[in-house]
Amino acid sequence: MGLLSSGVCSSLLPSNTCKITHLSSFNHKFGNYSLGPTTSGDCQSGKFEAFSRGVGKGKRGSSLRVKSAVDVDKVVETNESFSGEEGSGTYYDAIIIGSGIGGLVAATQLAVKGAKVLVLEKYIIPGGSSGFYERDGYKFDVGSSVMFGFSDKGNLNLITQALAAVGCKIDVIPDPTTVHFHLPDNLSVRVHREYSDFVSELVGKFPHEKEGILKFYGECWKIFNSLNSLELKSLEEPIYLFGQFFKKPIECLTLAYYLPQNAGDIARKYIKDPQLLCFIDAECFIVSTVNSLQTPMINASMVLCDRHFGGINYPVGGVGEIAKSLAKGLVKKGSEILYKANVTNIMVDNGKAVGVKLSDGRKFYSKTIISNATRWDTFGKLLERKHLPKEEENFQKTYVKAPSFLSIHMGIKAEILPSDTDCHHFVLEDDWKNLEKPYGSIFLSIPTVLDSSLAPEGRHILHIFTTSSIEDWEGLSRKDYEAKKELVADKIITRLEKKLFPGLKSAIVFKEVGTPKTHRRYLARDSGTYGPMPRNIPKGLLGMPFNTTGINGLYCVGDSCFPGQGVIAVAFSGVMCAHRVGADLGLEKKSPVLDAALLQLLGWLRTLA
Ligand SMILES: NC(=O)c1ccc[n+]([C@@H]2O[C@H](COP(=O)([O-])OP(=O)(O)OC[C@H]3O[C@@H](n4cnc5c(N)ncnc54)[C@H](O)[C@@H]3O)[C@@H](O)[C@H]2O)c1
Ligand SMILES: CC(C)=CCC/C(C)=C/C=C/C(C)=C/C=C/C(C)=C/C=C/C=C(C)/C=C/C=C(C)/C=C/C=C(\C)CCC=C(C)C
Repeated sequence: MGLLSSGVCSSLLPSNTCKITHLSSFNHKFGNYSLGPTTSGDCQSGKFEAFSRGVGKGKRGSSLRVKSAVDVDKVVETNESFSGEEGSGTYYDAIIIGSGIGGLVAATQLAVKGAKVLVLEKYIIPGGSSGFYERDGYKFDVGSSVMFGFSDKGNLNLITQALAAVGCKIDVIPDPTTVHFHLPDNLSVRVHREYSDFVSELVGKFPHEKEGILKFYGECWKIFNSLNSLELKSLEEPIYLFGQFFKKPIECLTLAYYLPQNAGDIARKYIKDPQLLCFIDAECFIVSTVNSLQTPMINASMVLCDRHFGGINYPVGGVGEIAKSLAKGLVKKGSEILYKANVTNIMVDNGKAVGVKLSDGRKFYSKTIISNATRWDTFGKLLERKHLPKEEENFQKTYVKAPSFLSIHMGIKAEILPSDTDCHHFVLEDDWKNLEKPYGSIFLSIPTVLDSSLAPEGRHILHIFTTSSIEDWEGLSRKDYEAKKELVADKIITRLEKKLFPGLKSAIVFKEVGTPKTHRRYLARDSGTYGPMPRNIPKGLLGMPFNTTGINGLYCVGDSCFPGQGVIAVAFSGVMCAHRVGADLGLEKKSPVLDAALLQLLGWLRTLA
């Protein structure tokens, strides 16, 4: 049995420092294996927890389980001396509505710059879509378990960097296969961590398209390498932006060239085989919920390459550890986070956002307000209609709410899974036309393949999700709603049983079904939406708004900002937002004249989208 240092800002550990370690020496296939002692021991406690696994055989041997690093109850109590309410005399530099990864990255980055920040979160723990919940000994990720940006190299490992900024590191487990596609006509493709292995597998399926495959993915690499060479900050801050153009002109011009382009058009320049083009659609769909013709080329390049460059790395203890660490790091930097704090109004005075009001009547004031709620929630619910800026009207013309998801969280007997099962699967059985239809394709994550500590011994977690719209679930009586959940979930599980795991139903020991209404309720997202998606064919990323809004002092962060959906994407939006807000607060360099010119130029460019 090997040893792995555990604990994300663990309450078990005496030190306040947290850590990320790459568990490099592991055998990714099933069966028992050992993890060697980790080397990055900067969680200075020196306390280690034993960790080993026997996933395929459902064994854990004599290992101890990696402990959930911080208990939820402790997170709720963030700061004993909290006193930021109206009348307390506390006036913040920034109030952040929501503690999704976008909000937390913005908050921590600002706190590091010296700002006094208050995060207000409606729910009882941080993380939003990247949160977790525990039931019957299982620790479920609320959303996706595919983590980009968690490597130890390059400039795009934004999750690693965000944690490091507040002195945190988390142990991660490299995922050898980003996703295993199970597609019509029995097309099965594994996206291996090694780029050359992935390309060989794809070329093996489409030998006549070898050149097209190399050219398309090669163009993605050109963009990725440009992105990866830049220092990433706010594209709305001219001193930084012009500085980057000066330092890296070719890379910036490359990005400017691809900014208005979509992946599907570029794929079609090189690839003719209709089935391969459908595969590229599926590649894009899993990260953008739309086909390749609607997926911005920069976003596609980011995910299609980072999975090989930095790789997909799963945080030990589950995705929820990221938000918990960021929240702890924030408090360590002297800022505050308050849970069960439901913001109902953004207060605007003389055209400037000045504070927020909670559902229990409390009021908080601040120099700037940053909303991590979606733009539909921010401008549709938190502000009076009269405050809807023209820019937001335009945004709502260009983008619509993507559907939500039906999610099934299950605990199953481990022996039902073949020993070489991958962690992530995407299933579309018969007809490519169903790719984007509700319930058409199925996403499946089995995070216990990587971290067996998330489930009781001898069990696996299956997180199954498929697109579904809120309209499908409204107007039902409680009884009909429950019955429909069972029926729809049963159909999805039957499909997986047929396609992937015979006998699956008989192996289920725990099952909980969430609908778009669940997402709306717990994530406070209008219609439970997954994020914005283009109404028509977009001009790449050109129409996506950044962080400033038409209301002075109000900023947005998260997936309804550039560059869109995705944990790493919202982390970038958090970095950009903190930089822009930092400049406006006088914590970063700023040029008011250049600001006005750039913001006007960017606003005009968006009207072309
Ligand atoms: N929807 C999913 O199933 C899912 C799953 C995994 C990852 N993701 C990714 O996460 C991204 C979203 O991240 P994000 O940072 O933009 O946002 P988020 O939706 O994850 O977090 C927003 C947070 O704000 C809080 N909030 C909203 N309104 C509030 C209010 N009025 N008062 C107080 N708190 C409020 C919510 O409770 C939530 O914690 C998505 O784009 C997606 O790619 C989504
Ligand atoms: C301004 C102007 C005009 C110009 C300028 C030019 C320049 C310089 C530019 C620049 C740019 C930049 C920097 C950009 C950046 C970008 C980025 C970073 C991006 C990113 C992106 C990302 C993304 C999109 C991601 C996503 C992801 C996702 C969504 C994921 C998901 C997942 C899932 C769902 C899972 C699946 C599962 C299974 C299969 C199971």
